[in-house]
Amino acid sequence: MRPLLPLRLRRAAAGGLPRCFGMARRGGPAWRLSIEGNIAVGKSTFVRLLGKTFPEWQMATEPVAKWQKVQASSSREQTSSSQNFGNLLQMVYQEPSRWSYTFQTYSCMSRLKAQLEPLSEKLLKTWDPVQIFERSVYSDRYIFAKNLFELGHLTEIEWTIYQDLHTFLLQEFGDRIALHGFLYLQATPEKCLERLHRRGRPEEKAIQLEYLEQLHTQHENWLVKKTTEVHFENLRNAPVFVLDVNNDFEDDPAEQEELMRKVKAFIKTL
Ligand SMILES: Nc1ncnc2c1ncn2[C@@H]1O[C@H](COP(=O)(O)OP(=O)(O)OP(=O)(O)O)[C@@H](O)[C@H]1O
Ligand SMILES: Nc1nc(=O)c2ncn([C@H]3C[C@H](O)[C@@H](CO)O3)c2[nH]1
Repeated sequence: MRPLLPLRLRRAAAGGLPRCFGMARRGGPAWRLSIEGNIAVGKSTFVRLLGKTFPEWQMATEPVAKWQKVQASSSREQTSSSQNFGNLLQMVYQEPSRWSYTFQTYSCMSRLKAQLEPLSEKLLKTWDPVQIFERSVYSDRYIFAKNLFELGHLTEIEWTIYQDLHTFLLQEFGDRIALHGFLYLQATPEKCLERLHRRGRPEEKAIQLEYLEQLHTQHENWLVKKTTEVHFENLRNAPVFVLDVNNDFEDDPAEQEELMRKVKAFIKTL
């Protein structure tokens, strides 16, 4: 693991003034935050709310549609009708032991690409730019892949190769994919199951409460209790802000305002 400068100094070295100097600035390195949380806890809904409240921020949503319709990369020569290789999300839920390694490799790659996206023109003109990611290369490993290994859906050799690849890629990309903090949307597994049923995504029909309980425990161990062994120094020190989203905020402007106020206050502490 390469030694990393503390985040504030890295931002300063990259050309932006760290917040501790108390000055807002245009362009420069953005604050980069990931929204984490259980399946159907409300991350996409929350990201939409952030987008409405802070239209100048840049949002990277989880590329679920890409997982539902895997296609060859567009950088290769394209025919007019891109070939669809199948619904990997459905495949991993139907046959987890067969498809977990494939899924985690693909999801990790898509998250890596998202975290490498350059700042948009709009963000470059913004004072104190903020980039929001829906999940991250870290939840890929420390929530999903870890859980699938513990369930026996990833074999020892698959888990070893996945971790080796993950560590290698993250070290190679270094600061380009670094995050400054995490917003953990927390709700009970029962609440998530209720929302999952209400949303009715066909691939998720067979998900049981037990799976959401396992993922809840993985989130708590990584982000709250900090008992999950992580392999990146900057991740160990990254601030985590926990937001209780058990309440229905979708139709409650006062609750929405309070949540947005808390996010802003958290960013001020970074
Ligand atoms: N605070 C909330 N109160 C009530 N319903 C909510 C709340 N947040 C989200 N929902 C509803 O719950 C369902 C799941 O929300 P959403 O799709 O945002 O979850 P998600 O965390 O992004 O899911 P995934 O983990 O699959 O990406 C949606 O039907 C949404 O309308
Ligand atoms: N196996 C597995 N690994 C992941 O890294 C991962 N990330 C998300 N998901 C599932 C949860 C929702 O059903 C759906 C949308 O979040 O995709 C994952 N499944």
